[in-house]
Amino acid sequence: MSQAQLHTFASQQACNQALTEQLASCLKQALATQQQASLLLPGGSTPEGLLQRFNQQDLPWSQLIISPTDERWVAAASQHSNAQMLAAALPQARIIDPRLADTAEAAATAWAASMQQYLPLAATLLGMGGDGHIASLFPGMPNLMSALQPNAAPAALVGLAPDQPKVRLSLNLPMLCATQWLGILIFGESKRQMIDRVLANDPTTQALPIYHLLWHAQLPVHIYWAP
Ligand SMILES: O=C1O[C@H](COP(=O)(O)O)[C@@H](O)[C@H](O)[C@H]1O
Repeated sequence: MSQAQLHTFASQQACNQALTEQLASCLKQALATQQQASLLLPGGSTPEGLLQRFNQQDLPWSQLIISPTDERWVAAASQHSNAQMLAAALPQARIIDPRLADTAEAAATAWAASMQQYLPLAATLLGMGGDGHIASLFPGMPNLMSALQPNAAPAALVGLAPDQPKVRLSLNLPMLCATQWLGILIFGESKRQMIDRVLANDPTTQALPIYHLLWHAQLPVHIYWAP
């Protein structure tokens, strides 16, 4: 049985506002008992409005550690970098850049080691591509099944996207799920249709990374959706 919970909104603005409040609440709750709180945020275009609102929150920014869920293997200042995008949108926050080494493999290892100190995360927010990928876990990529094993150790890996930039870094499903709150932000009708098919256990969706997230995560996935 999927534990996913669908939260639907009439507008992207209303969705972003509710999600901003939810993320801020998770962080404040974590900081009630610890010095630092950690958060994973998605890259891509969907979170743009959310990040603008989130940046306006009255939060103890110096105590927050924010990492992207995944990164593109591109030059440090590239406009395609998720870490760069988060750093530009959230200038008060400490953003982890996953590109911590000279090769993608070494960077994945170093990123995973760095993330271990922040577990459990206060919150994980994912995005989803139109092909059903989450983070940089793409349908059909060679190491996908090991990255989706729910009982594996939390880790990071080198992913392979169908489009440029092809080489990616991604956290695996157990690392994404090593969190006290798990959500995904999705806009638009075609992505909603895919979510509905996944939740209906449509056999044609069972190889998709989003299927594994919604059916195999060991905590509820909060789906925030607006047209
Ligand atoms: O490549 C990526 O795509 C997904 C979805 O992006 P969007 O532009 O459709 O919102 C994103 O969640 C992921 O972090 C990113 O690297």
